Amino acid sequence: MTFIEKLSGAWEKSNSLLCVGLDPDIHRFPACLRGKSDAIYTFCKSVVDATADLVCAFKPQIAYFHAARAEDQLEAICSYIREQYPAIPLILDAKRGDIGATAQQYAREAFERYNADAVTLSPYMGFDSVQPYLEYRDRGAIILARTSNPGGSDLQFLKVNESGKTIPLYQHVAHLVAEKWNTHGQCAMVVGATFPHEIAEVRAIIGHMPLLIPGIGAQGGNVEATVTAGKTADGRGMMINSSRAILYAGIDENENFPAISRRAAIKTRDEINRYR
Ligand SMILES: O=c1ccn([C@@H]2O[C@H](COP(=O)(O)O)[C@@H](O)[C@H]2O)c(=O)[nH]1
Repeated sequence: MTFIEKLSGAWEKSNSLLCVGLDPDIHRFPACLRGKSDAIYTFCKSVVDATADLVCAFKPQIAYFHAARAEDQLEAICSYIREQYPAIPLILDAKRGDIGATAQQYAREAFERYNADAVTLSPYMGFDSVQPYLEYRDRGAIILARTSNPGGSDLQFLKVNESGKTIPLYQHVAHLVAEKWNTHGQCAMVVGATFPHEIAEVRAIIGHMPLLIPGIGAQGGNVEATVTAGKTADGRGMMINSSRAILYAGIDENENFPAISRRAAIKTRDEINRYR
């Protein structure tokens, strides 16, 4: 089964467009986990188990694991998700981008070591930096178009010339991916919820290709505007990510934190569904 097939199945089964992001910051963990050698794994597993029926994807952010020297715990949570929730796409948020030979190693890391269904990629180094990921035909390549951070405008809004028309760079990336790079139908794109107008622009360029949309919750993106701008005709087409607003919703509640995260996930899923 391909990444896109798995994602379509997850949309159908869960009736949800919510992607829960796993950004485990040990400094924000509840007291009951502090000092435990497998705290990162235990924290993520608790949230995964508490929200698995509410999501269309999980998205571990590699930086939080690597910064804590916890690659083993990232491997463990990826294996756990693959084994316990095989129908839920696992997206490794790594934002890789490097020359082809190095990209081959990063692709092995994402798809063989962590066994992710899809990985996030920067388009900045061009097609040969993305191609090694596309060799894994059943896996997904999720390419940054218009990121959720304000500084994304520094480059992504630069004007470029395309077929005699002047358009922002992020739209050029969307054209490249939709018209040239997505030859085997395995690509998706990232657009931030903090920029709903740009979500609509990208949607108009890429047709039915899925969007990964971070930026609701802690970054303050508007859910109604996001869903309205990004949905496809069938009311799907998006993995709308929320990390900190769900992970740390119940942080003062100690052992009870998974239940509070679940409540936050239900609220977010329902708010998203209201506008589909
Ligand atoms: O444009 C982007 C691309 C990726 N991210 C990642 O998504 C989550 C957002 O976390 P929140 O706590 O919900 O703000 C995080 O892992 C980022 O690295 C993004 O925010 N924007």
